[in-house]
Amino acid sequence: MIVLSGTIGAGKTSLTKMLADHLGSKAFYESVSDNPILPLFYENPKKYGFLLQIYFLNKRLSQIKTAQKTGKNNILDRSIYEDALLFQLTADLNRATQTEVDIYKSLVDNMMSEMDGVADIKNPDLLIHVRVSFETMLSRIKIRGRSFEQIDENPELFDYYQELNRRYDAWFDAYDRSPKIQIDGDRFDFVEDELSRDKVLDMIDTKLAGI
Ligand SMILES: Nc1ncnc2c1ncn2[C@@H]1O[C@H](COP(=O)(O)OP(=O)(O)OP(=O)(O)O)[C@@H](O)[C@H]1O
Repeated sequence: MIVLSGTIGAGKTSLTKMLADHLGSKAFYESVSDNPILPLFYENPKKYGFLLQIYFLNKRLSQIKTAQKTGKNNILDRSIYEDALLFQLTADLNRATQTEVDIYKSLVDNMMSEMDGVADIKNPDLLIHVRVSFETMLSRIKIRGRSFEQIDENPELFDYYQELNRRYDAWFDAYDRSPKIQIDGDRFDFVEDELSRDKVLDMIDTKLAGI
């Protein structure tokens, strides 16, 4: 199993599709349009932050199980381990309590840990992190136009987005659950530019061959 990581609008969903086509494996997407909690969370993070994390945790765990059961190189468009980064930031901005975050983190650890003697099946074989600058992040969010993500409609989001993007570097450096690779999403525009796409797929192929 391969999982993508990266900030909002980094291009995880697009790369997931490209890679699944390239490897002939199945793609598993985070549902955004049919997520009933996400718009509520953006409107009132204090009230819906914890519920949103439980919603994602449940969805992602189901996807991990199906992905692992149905093929080798199946791909998830977001790693389960990033959710704690987003939730911690929500708490640091006083939109959730540290107690909620601590309980959530201990629940994830408990759910993801395997029992003694059982092979480690929930962790990916490879994590691919798409790193983009804050400017790229903002322009992608704007172009994509999901109303609840727009800064014009909710100016508080500027600080949330800026800090989220900043924290990703340390998150990626500390990530140690599997082999990992970082793609420079500013340099390689794999959605618009075919050469960049081939280069990125090549980098991933090489990394996979070495695992
Ligand atoms: N754990 C979380 N806590 C809060 N919001 C989250 C969490 N996970 C995802 N989201 C929100 O869900 C939406 C979709 O997230 P995600 O970044 O995975 O996809 P995306 O924005 O389509 O990115 P990409 O362009 O890289 O595919 C975003 O609004 C994001 O903020």
